[in-house]
Amino acid sequence: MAPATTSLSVETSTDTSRANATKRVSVKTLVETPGLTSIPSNYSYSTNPNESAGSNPDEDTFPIIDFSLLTSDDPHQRSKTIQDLDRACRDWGFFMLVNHGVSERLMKEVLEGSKEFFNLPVEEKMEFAGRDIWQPIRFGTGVDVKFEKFFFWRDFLKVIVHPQFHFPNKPKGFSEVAREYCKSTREVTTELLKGISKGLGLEECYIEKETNFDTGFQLFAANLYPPCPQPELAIGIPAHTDHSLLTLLIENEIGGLQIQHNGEWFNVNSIPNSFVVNTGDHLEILSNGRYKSVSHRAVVNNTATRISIAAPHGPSLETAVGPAPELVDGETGRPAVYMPMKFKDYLERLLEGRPCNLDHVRVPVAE
Ligand SMILES: O=C(O)CCC(=O)C(=O)O
Ligand SMILES: [Fe+2]
Repeated sequence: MAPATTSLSVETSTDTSRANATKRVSVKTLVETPGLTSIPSNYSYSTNPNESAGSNPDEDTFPIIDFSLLTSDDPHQRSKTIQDLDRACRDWGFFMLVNHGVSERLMKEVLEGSKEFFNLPVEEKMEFAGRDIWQPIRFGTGVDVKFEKFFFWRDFLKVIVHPQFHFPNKPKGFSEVAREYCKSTREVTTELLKGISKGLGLEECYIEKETNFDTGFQLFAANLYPPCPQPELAIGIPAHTDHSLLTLLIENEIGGLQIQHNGEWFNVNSIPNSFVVNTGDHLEILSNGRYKSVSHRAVVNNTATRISIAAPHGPSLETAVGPAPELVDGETGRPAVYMPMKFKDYLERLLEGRPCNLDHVRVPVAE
């Protein structure tokens, strides 16, 4: 088993790890060290080289949703796609989205812009360094140094892009591309949420209304995974679930995402120009556990730099989302599995030094 992430902070670690932590600016800087053939011990996430292995699924195993059919004028096509969407969220918590209408050019430009951002001189990126999750623009490495025991093989840029759009003003032109991209993923997500509402037997705008999605919290999270000399021992991002409703992910076709399904890890090889979509904690809450927030992780390789961009779309920060009453039946069926909690408070638990997950809102089951 990989060591669990604990709340041991870097500040309270040993002198050696403190020294390493202060030296640690980014994984990119580390891999630029001449002659690096092994990873520093605090990046060694696993002692078991098979830990990050995943199965390669059969070609037709993963659910594929054709967005153009979801928005089709043909009611038959639309209702069939809504059923497929419901099944994908229920069985996998994950699907590939094709024919979504976001241009290939825009997807390429936003990946290119992210690459150029990570290629900026380290002093320029450090201008955005910070640990506060509410900092609108944040560059960093690992997951969050405050709570990590082991360092993760990734650098990140996390930006709050909705309800207010923030963005770094460099590299030139990146902000404009990102603005267009974030608007597009929001439009696609809005349509998906309509389809998901219908699939759950709710009125089409139920999720949008209940989550106050028009003022929803949206992030632009770019991840950089440089080549790693010992990829089987390190991890890009360990197993986690996303907090939001839906996350739309793109990558530069290198591969590294794994998702958990029936207790097994599967490698996800995304279809070019598609979105990889996964359900987050707040869809699990809203659907009263009918959909599961799927556990996933990012593994690394020793040959190519991988870049992924995750776009998590969440409820409004001031909104407490609970299970839809239509999906709760206390007497004969499924009682409420989760209690409502304001999305802001849910995320704030990260700041308190505790990993934030569904356990905080689970209704205790009487013995
Ligand atoms: O890079 C990936 O494939 C996964 C990224 C991810 O899970 C995240 O940013 O939450
Ligand atoms: Fe994630």
